[in-house]
Amino acid sequence: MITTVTLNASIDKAYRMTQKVEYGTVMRVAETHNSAGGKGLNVARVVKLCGSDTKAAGLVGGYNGQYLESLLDADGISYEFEHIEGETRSCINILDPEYGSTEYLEPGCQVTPEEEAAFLERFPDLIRDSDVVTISGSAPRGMGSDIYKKMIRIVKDEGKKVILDTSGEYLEKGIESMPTMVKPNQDEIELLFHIKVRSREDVIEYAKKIYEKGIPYVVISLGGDGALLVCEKGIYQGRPPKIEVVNTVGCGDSMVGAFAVGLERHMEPEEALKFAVAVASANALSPLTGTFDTAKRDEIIKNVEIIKLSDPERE
Ligand SMILES: Nc1ncnc2c1ncn2[C@@H]1O[C@H](COP(=O)(O)OP(=O)(O)OP(=O)(O)O)[C@@H](O)[C@H]1O
Ligand SMILES: O=P(O)(O)OC[C@@]1(O)O[C@H](CO)[C@@H](O)[C@@H]1O
Repeated sequence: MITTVTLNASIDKAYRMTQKVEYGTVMRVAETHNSAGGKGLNVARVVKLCGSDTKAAGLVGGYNGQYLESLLDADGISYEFEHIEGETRSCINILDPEYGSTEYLEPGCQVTPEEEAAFLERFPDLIRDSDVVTISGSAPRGMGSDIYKKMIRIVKDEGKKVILDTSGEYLEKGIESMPTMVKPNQDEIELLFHIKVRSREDVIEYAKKIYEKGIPYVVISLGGDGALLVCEKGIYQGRPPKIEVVNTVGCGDSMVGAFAVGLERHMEPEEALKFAVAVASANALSPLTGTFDTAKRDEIIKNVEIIKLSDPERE
């Protein structure tokens, strides 16, 4: 069982435009799609598509919160949310032929210290029957920047594996509790180390710095170039074949979902990397967020290249 945690859940609205977006004009949307969003809910859909049991946890509130639960019912995903006073946010992804995807992310409502404390108190029960827990995305306003650090400590005290996918201070503090895996992208590495990444060597160097802090699996997603994995067995790159991308929103979440399944099934690191790259690339072929066609994943996986870049013990 994989529990996915989303503190800053959202009603994700995907707008498909048939014409290029022109600022300062009226734009009519050709098609809309609403989904239960916030990174962890995309992870939950991907885990389910991979054939593993999943439960979504986190915070929801207001009419949007109720709507989000009904969307999860329609997706057949079970959930146990802490209900809060504030209204669950919306995030908009505009897909147009010129620019591809442009996202507008609301910050999320205000959470009170009492609501945060109630969630943390309930958290050990929420994860009791899980093998792997994923913690994804931003946190809504009012929550302490050490919230993920505290949650990771709880998951580890329960003897479970935990993947953290977040950015900024939440990532910096979360790393201090040494999650099983982190999955920053290049931008998140730059934010974490206050540097500008100039080459693939830089990415490897900073990934190793995170690994050396005691994180067993450090995955850096590289968009169309796939992902790097630093672990005890070495440093690997997983490279997808060239594909006709439709929508890359949720690719990182798809990668997290697939790695959670890999950890649950005790896959070897190279096998998990190959699987995760294929799932994430299949998500890029779908106009929807956090979903993919399993037949396309099975086609892509045949052409995912796994390259061993080095063996950390020898460096
Ligand atoms: N253009 C692409 N072609 C093929 N695969 C892609 C492409 N973009 C993303 N992917 C797949 O998705 C994975 C994650 O992508 P990316 O690095 O964009 O994640 P991210 O930045 O964390 O995403 P998110 O926008 O969800 O935060 C890649 O490792 C790759 O497998
Ligand atoms: O504000 P966060 O939590 O960092 O990101 C939210 C979000 O952009 O992430 C997902 C794509 O990864 C979308 O479902 C959602 O709208």
